[in-house]
Amino acid sequence: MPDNAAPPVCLTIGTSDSGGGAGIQGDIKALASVGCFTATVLAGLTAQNTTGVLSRHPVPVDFLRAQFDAVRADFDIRAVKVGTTWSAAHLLAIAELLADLAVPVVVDPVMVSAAGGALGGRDARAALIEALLPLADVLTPNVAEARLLTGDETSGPGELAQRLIGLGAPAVVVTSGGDGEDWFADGLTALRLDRPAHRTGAEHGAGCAHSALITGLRAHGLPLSQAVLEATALASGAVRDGLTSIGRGVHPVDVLGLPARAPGRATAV
Ligand SMILES: Nc1ncnc2c1ncn2[C@@H]1O[C@H](COP(=O)(O)OP(=O)(O)OP(=O)(O)O)[C@@H](O)[C@H]1O
Ligand SMILES: Cc1ncc(CO)c(N)n1
Repeated sequence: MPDNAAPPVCLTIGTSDSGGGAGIQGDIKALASVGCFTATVLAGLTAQNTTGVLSRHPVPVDFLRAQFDAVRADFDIRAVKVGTTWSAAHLLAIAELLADLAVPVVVDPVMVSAAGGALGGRDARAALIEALLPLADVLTPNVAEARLLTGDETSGPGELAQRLIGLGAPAVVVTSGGDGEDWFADGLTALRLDRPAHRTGAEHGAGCAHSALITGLRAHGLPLSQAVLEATALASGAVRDGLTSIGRGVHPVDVLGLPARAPGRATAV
């Protein structure tokens, strides 16, 4: 009999942020905040803090495969997030590995300038569009990433979302951070998602949290539109509650309500 209380297992494929706020580390926290257990496949590492990425190191594709095989052999994976993935070779391997895993795949195409991401070169862009998009449940670029993928330098998030549907994504959320204008499109509808724009300076990891939250909510069986609306509200709340005393740059988001968990403040059960 299925154990309905068991947390669903999600897999995140991406890159380590030594600063702990974004990347794989951010994903683990965001997924935990919606009651998911997280397995991880690292495509690379960054030496990073809240002021930026200082150095990067890719994981060999063979070792990415070894991590995936280990996790796949042991867990009942319910949803997958693909984040920062480095190169066309990494992307093609990931697409091959995910091809027969019939679960929602959330693709967050992180830019090279942020962390050594998927969109660095023409080959990587082509691999993402040709190999990974057909497997995706939803694509979650920010405006800059959407512009890079489409080659459209001028359009706003609504039009970019439609263009990405034209490139083969079944559904898209184009986010625009502090501008507060996110757009959802799925080929049938296109709608602007209403959310506040907070000015806390604590946005590090917001995009990673957003796509990980969609992944976690999909693992719980929520329909995509509902998962997107809830993830948008939760990610925005994580910026509002961000940890402004941590780091000297763009402070990290907080999805877990950490201050309330300090000894003496936690509610006993
Ligand atoms: N200033 C903000 N106020 C409220 N919500 C925000 C803000 N910035 C980000 N968010 C939340 O985070 C989500 C992702 O936003 P954003 O466009 O910043 O992602 P991103 O640029 O991909 O982030 P990252 O650089 O961390 O990858 C938004 O949908 C929103 O819910
Ligand atoms: C590893 C990593 N992935 C994604 C982002 C985007 O926030 C980041 N800063 N670092």
